[in-house]
Parts: sequence; C-alpha cells; structure tokens
Amino acid sequence: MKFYKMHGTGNDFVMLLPEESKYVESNNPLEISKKLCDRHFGIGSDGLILMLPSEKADLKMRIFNADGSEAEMCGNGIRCFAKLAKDMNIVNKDKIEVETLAGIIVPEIIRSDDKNSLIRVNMGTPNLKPESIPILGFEGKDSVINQRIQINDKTFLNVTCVSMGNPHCVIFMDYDIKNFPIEGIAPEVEHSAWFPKKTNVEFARVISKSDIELRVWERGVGETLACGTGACATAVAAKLNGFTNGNVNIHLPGGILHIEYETNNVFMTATATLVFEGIIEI
Ligand SMILES: N[C@@H](CCC[C@H](N)C(=O)O)C(=O)O
Repeated sequence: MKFYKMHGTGNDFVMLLPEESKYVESNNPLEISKKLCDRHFGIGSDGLILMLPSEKADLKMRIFNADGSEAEMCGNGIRCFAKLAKDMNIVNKDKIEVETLAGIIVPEIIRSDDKNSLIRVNMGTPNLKPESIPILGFEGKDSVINQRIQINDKTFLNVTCVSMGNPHCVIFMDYDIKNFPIEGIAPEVEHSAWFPKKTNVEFARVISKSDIELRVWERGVGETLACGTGACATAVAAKLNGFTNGNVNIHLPGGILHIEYETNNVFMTATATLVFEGIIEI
C-alpha cells in the first residue's frame, strides 16, 4: 500500500490517498492504524489520516490516533491533508472544504514548494458548553473557565475546557513547562471520570500577551511535539481568562503555531511538510 509520511510542526502522520483510504476504511481502520503508527513494528506516527470522497465538501478527512481510536478533528493533520490533496492533484484549488467529524473545516494554502507549504486554516467556532466538551459536574453552566478541579490526589487550580470539535482540558500554570513531569500526571487527566470521552490535556504557561508556551498530552497518543486543535483551544482559553490578546504564538516542542481568535472563528497558520513516501505491505 502506498503511503505518505508528513508532519505539521513535528506532529506526524501516515497519510493515504483516496484509493488506499477506501480500502482501509472497509478493512478495520482501528487495527490498521495501530499497526501503521507503531514506531517499532510499523511506519511510526502519531496518527493515520484517510482522504475520502465527500458528499458535503471537496473531500472528507478521517483521523485515527496511534492507539486506533478515531478523533473528530486534527489541526496539524488537516494542513498536511490540504498539501497532499493539492500536490497529488486530488483537488485543483488552494482553498478547500474538508468534511470532518467536527464539521466542515477550511484550510487554505498560502505558499508551497515540493516539501513544505504554509497553510492557514479556518478551524471553526470553539464550543464551551460542558455537555459539548464533554465534561461532567458542570451541568446547567455555560462554560468551564478558570475552575479548580481535583483528580485523584492532584488539584489543578486553573482549568479551562474547550471543544474544537474534540475535547481539550487547558491547565494554566506558572511552572517551568519544559521540565514539567507530563507523563506522570497527564494520563490521570486524560482518563479521569470528569471526561466521559477522555480528553486532550494542555499544560500552558503564559509568556506575554501574545506568546504562550505549551506542552500537549494527546488523547489516544501521549505527548506529541505539537497539537493544532490543542493550540487553538489554548489560545481561546487564554483570551477568555484575560491573559492574552486574540493573536498569539503558541510555542510547542515542535515549533510555533500562530493562532488568531477575535470573536467567532479560530484561524491557525503554520507549515505542513512531506517527509517521505513509501510502500508497505499490510
Ligand atoms: N494532533 C491533533 C489532534 C489529534 C486528535 C486528538 N489526539 C484527539 O483524540 O482528539 C491536532 O493537531 O489537532
């Protein structure tokens, strides 16, 4: 099976074109994604992305995490998706509509060469309703902003929850984020009873009105070098808390994602890169 290995700021994906995607879709995508994403016995990636025909948009994207679970959306993945679709002549325009489980998302290629493209994505409107994230324990409330949450023996003092189609639990802290023991703490949040669909977990430190340092523990993956929806959720959460303006640079281990959030829609701008292509027997 032909595949393309791509990354967006270090968040890496195995990407398939429509013919291979249709095959995988009808042959247990959960198991195939676990196999392809395995860093020792497979190609190695944070997720598997399928490119499929759509009745509602130019194309449909399905994203499977490395553990085989399906997610609603992937911000870094959709930039890679747009680059691959244009470079492989699956679409013949720079701005495309992509059907996802989080609705129609619109990436636009700003500039491009063989390996790298700069892409701006209209990521849609963030949803703050507790039942949409979903988070339990806040029934009847409009949002979960700057809340104190207890998980097992740990108390998180400033938690803000945002859905970008997928769930995000943003925890602000004044801590040396680079040395934060994320592996020992984040899984308890991801799997906590507060989040019936589990959650992505963001550990954020506000550097200035326009810059945030971030590490992300992704649902179904573990720590990744970057998370597009996580960066958007963090930018929204920071603005709601009054920490930042609408235009922020999110500094992640894999690079910088630029996020714009004024009123309704969130826009994300960053690169998408083709690493290599190959053939694997499945
Ligand atoms: N890396 C992604 C998000 C992928 C899905 C996530 N792990 C989930 O389960 O919601 C991004 O760039 O947004």
